[in-house]
Amino acid sequence: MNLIDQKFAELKAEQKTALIPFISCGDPTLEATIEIVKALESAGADMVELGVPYSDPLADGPVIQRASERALIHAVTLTDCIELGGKLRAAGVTIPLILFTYYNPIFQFGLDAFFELVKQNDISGMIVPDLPIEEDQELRQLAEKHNIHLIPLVAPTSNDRVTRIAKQAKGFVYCVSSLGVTGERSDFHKEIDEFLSVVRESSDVPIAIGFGISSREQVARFEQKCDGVIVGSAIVRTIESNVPLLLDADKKEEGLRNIQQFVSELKG
Ligand SMILES: O=P(O)(O)OC[C@@H](O)[C@@H](O)c1c[nH]c2ccccc12
Repeated sequence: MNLIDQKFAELKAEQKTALIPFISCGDPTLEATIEIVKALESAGADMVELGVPYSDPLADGPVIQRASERALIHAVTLTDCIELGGKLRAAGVTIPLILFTYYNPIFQFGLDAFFELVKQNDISGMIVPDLPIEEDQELRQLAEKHNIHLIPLVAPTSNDRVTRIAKQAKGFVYCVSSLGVTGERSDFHKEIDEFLSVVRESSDVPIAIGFGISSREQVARFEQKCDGVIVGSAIVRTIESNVPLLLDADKKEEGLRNIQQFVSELKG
């Protein structure tokens, strides 16, 4: 069984909702990312999205873009990010790992070699935000063959494609709460609740919501309606403000505690 399915089944039995942080790998260093994921897990994160830093992102807002820039100073590669999976396991992290990457790095890497490495490093799912359903056949088939969940995104503007996307989804359906780029917001798409109901009806897998969620109140609002809540920019911004501490051997623990505390608050 895939770890993502197992985690959602456990949470369902306890009537709980997954908290799913997104972070950028290598922000501020790959070593720090290992410590950060351990802190996220201790704070109650149920799975984690490992973002591959990319110089030409599509929907990343300014906070995630700056995180990518910090990582790319050290020339973090797709291979580094995938191998982080194995390193996280060696460090005792047990939550499901989801790789978040644009398609071009995968394509450059070569699909077969990519899945080999993903499999070796115990990654359970992937999100490829710029690959539309019309073009994801090859990746989807390989993912299925390797039992790695290809998690699709749907937006309130996906309209008649929602049903098709949701039906094919593996792991969970990532529902985008609002249009535009990632980043904290005070309100969401005006028909978000109707949209979530439509996705829920069309899908056999859990549904999670992300984009713009940054506070305990917002997490709680969506816990009622969704099986998972994704928080990226708000956590990445907390990492950003702790970069000086994280890079100082004597203050690193304090930085990690600050991140852990913020995520504990989100979790409630
Ligand atoms: O940062 P936010 O607003 O909390 O949204 C989640 C998000 O960061 C993450 O899932 C993500 C990062 N880059 C993306 C590009 C497209 C879709 C989603 C994403």
